[in-house]
Amino acid sequence: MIAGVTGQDGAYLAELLLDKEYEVHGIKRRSSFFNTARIDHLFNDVHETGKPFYLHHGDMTDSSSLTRIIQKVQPDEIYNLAAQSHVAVSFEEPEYTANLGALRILEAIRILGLEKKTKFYQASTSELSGSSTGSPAKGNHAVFYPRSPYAVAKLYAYWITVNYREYHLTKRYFKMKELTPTGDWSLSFLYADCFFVILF
Ligand SMILES: Nc1nc2c(ncn2[C@@H]2O[C@H](COP(=O)(O)OP(=O)(O)O[C@H]3O[C@H](CO)[C@@H](O)[C@H](O)[C@@H]3O)[C@@H](O)[C@H]2O)c(=O)[nH]1
Repeated sequence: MIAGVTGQDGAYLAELLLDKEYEVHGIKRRSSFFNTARIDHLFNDVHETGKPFYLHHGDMTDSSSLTRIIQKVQPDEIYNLAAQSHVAVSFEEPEYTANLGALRILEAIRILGLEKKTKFYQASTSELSGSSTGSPAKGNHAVFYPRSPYAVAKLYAYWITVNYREYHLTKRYFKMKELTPTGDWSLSFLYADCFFVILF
């Protein structure tokens, strides 16, 4: 299952997982205009090749919709890439950007008793470092210094995932690692491979 499947990295990930013969379920927000340009070709594939790609209407601000979809799909893996990911916009819409989507998914997994079945991947960002000179990729939490509402939101998602892993769920079944991109977006199609490898 992919939250944020209509975004850049979510679409790449859907493609990768379908190539690996996964059944892929994406969560997308209801919109009165078309917002599936990045994944339309996957739907075409479904009709041509029968690849199992399904979309569900759900919003990261709506716990009940997330819980309902997760209960129905019973996913083996959930990748949370949903975010208001634009740093400048996050200063204009800080509350919307703060979205507690990661927490809502983690709560759904816990409430539905899926801790031992469902692996969870939380997409992170190099923005966690902010004005720090260090890098969280080296495993040093002390270098986190978010400098935008977007980075603060992602830092909350990071820590709530760490906390759920350590206090609610068993380490054996619940994995979390952060992927810190280099900032070279031309390589973004490779990120999906990293997400996949991280869960295994
Ligand atoms: N269903 C749902 N989707 C949402 C919501 N809020 C945002 N989204 C979706 O989340 C997706 C985010 O996609 P992008 O803005 O294109 O981000 P990205 O480039 O794919 O980056 C994502 O992954 C990076 C790591 O690889 C992250 O660094 C980045 O923050 C983001 O999570 C968009 O399709 C957006 O519509 C919500 O409440 N509900």
